[in-house]
Amino acid sequence: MSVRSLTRIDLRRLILLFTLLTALITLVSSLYVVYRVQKRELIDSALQSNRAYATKVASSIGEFLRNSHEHLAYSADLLAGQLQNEGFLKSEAIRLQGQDSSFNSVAIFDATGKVLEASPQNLQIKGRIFHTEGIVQALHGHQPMVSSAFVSEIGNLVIFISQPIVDKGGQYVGAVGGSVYLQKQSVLHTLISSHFNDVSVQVYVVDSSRRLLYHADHNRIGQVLGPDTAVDAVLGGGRGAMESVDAEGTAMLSGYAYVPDSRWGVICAQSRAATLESLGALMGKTAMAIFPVCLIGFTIICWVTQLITRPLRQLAAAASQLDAVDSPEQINSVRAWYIEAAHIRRALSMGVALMQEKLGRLNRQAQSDPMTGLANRRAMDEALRVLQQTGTPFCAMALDIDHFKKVNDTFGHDAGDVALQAIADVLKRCSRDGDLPCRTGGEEFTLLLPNMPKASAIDVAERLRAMVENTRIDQVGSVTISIGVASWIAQGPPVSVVLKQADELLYEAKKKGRNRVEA
Ligand SMILES: Nc1nc2c(ncn2[C@@H]2O[C@H](COP(=O)(O)OP(=O)(O)OP(=O)(O)O)[C@@H](O)[C@H]2O)c(=O)[nH]1
Repeated sequence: MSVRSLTRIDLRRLILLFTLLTALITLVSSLYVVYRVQKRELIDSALQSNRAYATKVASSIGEFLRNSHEHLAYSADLLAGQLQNEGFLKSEAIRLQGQDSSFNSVAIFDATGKVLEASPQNLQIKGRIFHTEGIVQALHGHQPMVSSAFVSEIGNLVIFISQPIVDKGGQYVGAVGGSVYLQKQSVLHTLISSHFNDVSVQVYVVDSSRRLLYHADHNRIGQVLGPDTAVDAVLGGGRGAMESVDAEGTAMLSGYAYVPDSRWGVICAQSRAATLESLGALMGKTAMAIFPVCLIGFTIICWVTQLITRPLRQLAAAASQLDAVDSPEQINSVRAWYIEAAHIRRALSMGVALMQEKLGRLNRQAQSDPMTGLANRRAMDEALRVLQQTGTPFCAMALDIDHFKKVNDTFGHDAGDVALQAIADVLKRCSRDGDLPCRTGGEEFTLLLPNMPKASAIDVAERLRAMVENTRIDQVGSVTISIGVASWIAQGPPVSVVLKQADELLYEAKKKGRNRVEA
């Protein structure tokens, strides 16, 4: 941008531009900060609530498993001496399954793995020996166990919770256990889904081999999960929350908790993008709420800018025409309500006064004779022009010092100057207000007498002549003057003719012996 184009920008626009720019930057950065804070808040609160939910579910599962083992242990104690008692086995199996509906089915095995009794009866597995992984794990472990997920003999994906039956001599004689269905309605589903109802949150449970034991999408139960950073974290033990990436590569906000009794992991996760979806709408609402405030702010900025720049604009306008006659009034009428503007106004006002005073002086100097202080020829011509224009009648006197050359030659040029000044003083003293005494040449003077009849002018001329004659002049003594008097009226010839007449009459006076008046 060139300096020329910059100087065309006025202060009001400049202040407005920079203030608005600053306000805009502040507004945008504030909105950005609000956005960042809200985003962090949303993420943190999602992580925290997912962590709390995962912890709750994990603790419920742990409690369920402990209760189940307690019930099975109690049953195993009862069954230890009764494995041959078919009636007892049957009633115990029914009791166990019906007791608190923890298990979808219950089975009692002997030491060889043969099913001695099962509930419900319609399973029809009594007398069979199972080779499924989960049952084999349970029977061979000889200790309280929670199996991995496996597909049961009758095709259900299940886990098997078992307790060994040990006789009084400490001999392993069998096992009692209950299965929990993973894909069908079971106590596990009830436990997990009873705490929470947020559809945007996925809850899933994995075992130590990353197999899904629970998922809202039942078709996925039993799948072994691929890389999922939340699963990695939960199977490491403990609990926490993190921004994770699931098996599909989706960024998630996950809370997780480990179930030590079964070495399972519970994960509650929600999509990061979906969580932050509400942020856009929130920011829109914030912007809409700020808009009226911005509008008010903008109006205030415009008003204040106008208020601040008005005195400066008015002073600048006055400064651009300092030669105007009303310039001082214009400057003084500016309401400079703050200190800088007041200083500028005062400086400008003083500047104008000084300039006008200087101009006046120059003007006066240009129109006056420096030695005598009388008007010079230029001033006289101007006065004659005005008299002619206004049609004012006047008399003109042409005066000349007699034998002035001799004065100079006898007393010196300086003494001659003193004589000239003395004549000028007499002329001033004899003039009324409105008369114009002029020095029109070396030792020549003219006196203009507006609105004076010729007779009166002749009287004045006589008085003047006599006063000069009687005036004592330092070094010189006295001098005499000769005078020619002519008059002008509006209907007469041009003023130049009158001056010429006065000169001719002066010449006449000189010729007739000097020290006299001719009219
Ligand atoms: N001291 C002084 N002398 C001036 C000035 N201007 C003109 N003179 C002198 O005025 C004298 C005019 O002389 P002249 O024109 O011969 O006339 P005069 O001697 O007055 O004779 P008359 O006019 O015929 O009576 C000259 O000697 C000029 O040098 C001035 O400013 N100061």
